[in-house]
Amino acid sequence: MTTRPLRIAPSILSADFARLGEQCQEVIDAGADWLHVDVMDGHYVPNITIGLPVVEALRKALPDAFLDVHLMIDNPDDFVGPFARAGADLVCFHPEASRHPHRAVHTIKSLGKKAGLAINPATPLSWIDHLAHDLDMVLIMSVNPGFGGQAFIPHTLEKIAQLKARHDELGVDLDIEVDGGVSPSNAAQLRQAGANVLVAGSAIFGAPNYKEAIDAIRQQATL
Ligand SMILES: O=C(CO)[C@H](O)[C@H](O)COP(=O)(O)O
Ligand SMILES: [Fe+2]
Repeated sequence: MTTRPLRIAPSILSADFARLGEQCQEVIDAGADWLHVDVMDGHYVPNITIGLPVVEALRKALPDAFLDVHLMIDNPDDFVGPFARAGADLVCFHPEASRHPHRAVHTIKSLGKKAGLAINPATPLSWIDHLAHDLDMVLIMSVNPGFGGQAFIPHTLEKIAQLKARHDELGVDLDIEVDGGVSPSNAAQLRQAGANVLVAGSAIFGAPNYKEAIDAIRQQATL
């Protein structure tokens, strides 16, 4: 259980890329709190999506939107700075893909942006311990990264609860984001376990009415 504010973050990976700006505006108008931007390089994950020019374009088109940039790339150390400068509000990377996670986190913070670490289903939570005091957010992947529309992996629910307990032990109060297979059917359990930022791609962009989809997740996750 968390007292941090609930944020619904549509993953634009499931948007129509041919009209990305409009789609972002549509989910913001429908009540989205953040926009979740999935950057994939074809190396760290077996898929290629979008990069710096798209983040720059979204920043220009949507000056008030909160851009939550999820880097699924090898060698994030070389790219956290460029993505922060391109207009990300939060830059999140996978620590096992980084040579120097501490340095990368501090690069993000030195540019005035929020920093997050992303933890895959098989990655131990201990990766977080020595950086917890420097972070703003931890992302728990509830699918293996690489694609939208995958099934939620049930054991990740317990991992969220373990992460929340660890944060309490360490005396930190961070956003906990969950990403992958999130829908109205698991939103209540996720919030109960300790997540407060819910990413949803297919459950929002695949729905006929974005406002109804966002409202349904919000309603389930409101404790
Ligand atoms: O990081 C991701 C995949 O690696 C996406 O953010 C995630 O899959 C969202 O899509 P969906 O809600 O459809 O599962
Ligand atoms: Fe993501």
